[in-house]
Amino acid sequence: MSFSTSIRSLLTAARVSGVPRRLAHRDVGVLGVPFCKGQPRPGVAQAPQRLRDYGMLKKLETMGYRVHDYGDLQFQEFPDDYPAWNIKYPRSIGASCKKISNVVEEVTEKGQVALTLGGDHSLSIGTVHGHAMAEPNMCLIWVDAHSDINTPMASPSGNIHGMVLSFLAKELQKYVPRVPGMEWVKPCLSTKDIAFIGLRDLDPAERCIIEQYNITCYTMHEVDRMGIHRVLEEALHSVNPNLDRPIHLSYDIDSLDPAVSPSTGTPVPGGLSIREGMYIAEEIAATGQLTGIDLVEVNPELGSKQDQELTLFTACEIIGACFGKRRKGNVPEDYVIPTPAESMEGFTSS
Ligand SMILES: NC(=[NH2+])NCCC[C@H](N)C(=O)O
Ligand SMILES: [Mn+2]
Ligand SMILES: [Mn+2]
Repeated sequence: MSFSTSIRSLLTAARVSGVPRRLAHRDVGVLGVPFCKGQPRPGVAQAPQRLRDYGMLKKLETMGYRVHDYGDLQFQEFPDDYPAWNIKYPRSIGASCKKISNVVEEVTEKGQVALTLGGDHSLSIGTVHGHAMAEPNMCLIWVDAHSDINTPMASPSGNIHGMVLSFLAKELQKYVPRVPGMEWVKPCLSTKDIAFIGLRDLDPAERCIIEQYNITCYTMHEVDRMGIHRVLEEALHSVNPNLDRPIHLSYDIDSLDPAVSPSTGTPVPGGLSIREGMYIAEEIAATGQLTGIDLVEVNPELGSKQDQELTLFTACEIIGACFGKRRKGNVPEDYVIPTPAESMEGFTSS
């Protein structure tokens, strides 16, 4: 049996057994992170509230989840947060991510699926860390136009949202200096636990790290060559061959093509279609192992009103799919096809 057949039958088994194991709890813990210091463009901090106003959490409730909204994270101010090497705002981001890590760890331990709404991608230092503290066997699927694995010394921008994985990956610590604010971070992942999907804008150090450490990576080139179906099968097989590991899905909205998610700080042409983006979410949801989700880099202040609406719409569709909404339709557990007799009850015919 080829691995592709075996993954297929595992996925089918997960589906047939009905509600995914974790999602069976039907409890979602939501954390808003109105955070923008990991990159230069203001506006991304408005996303958590805008996503709520757009109805994202209502949508999950309608789908049958109990949504526990922990509100927006409050940050400590660091007035003298000058750069360390070229790293911008290390103390602010470090302290915030420490808080985020603690919240996500707690939420995960309660058996809730942790849904973190960013904010820029630097917050994933906290979410992935917290998730790994609660679930040490976790693996990570990073859907993004960027690999966000620059080391502080190699980063061309100094923006922490492009360095997230260098702080978390054990094998990369020899390239990472002591950064003020980040002392608490325990590198909690192996490069073997990471799978990238959707990449198309990599800096030299990032490409070099991916090759040297043989990180599972499906760029848009592979999506074009293999199709999204095989990309998902292989990506899941490489980090989670028996589908028995908890999955953290870090979803950067800029993975999608700017045609469907224009309002984001670092858009890159040639991205995932909304269909590919939904397919990724549907397949990962179907494993029943999705226990932590980040939705990051929505910037509802960029572009026209129409661009902003479209980006919020796309984000809500992706999150719906992450929580089991399927394009082929869903049937509630106790659903019965209504018969005329029952539907007419209470009505009198004229
Ligand atoms: N999460 C993101 N949108 N990251 C963009 C990173 C861009 C670039 N690679 C950098 O290091 O600055
Ligand atoms: Mn990113
Ligand atoms: Mn990105």
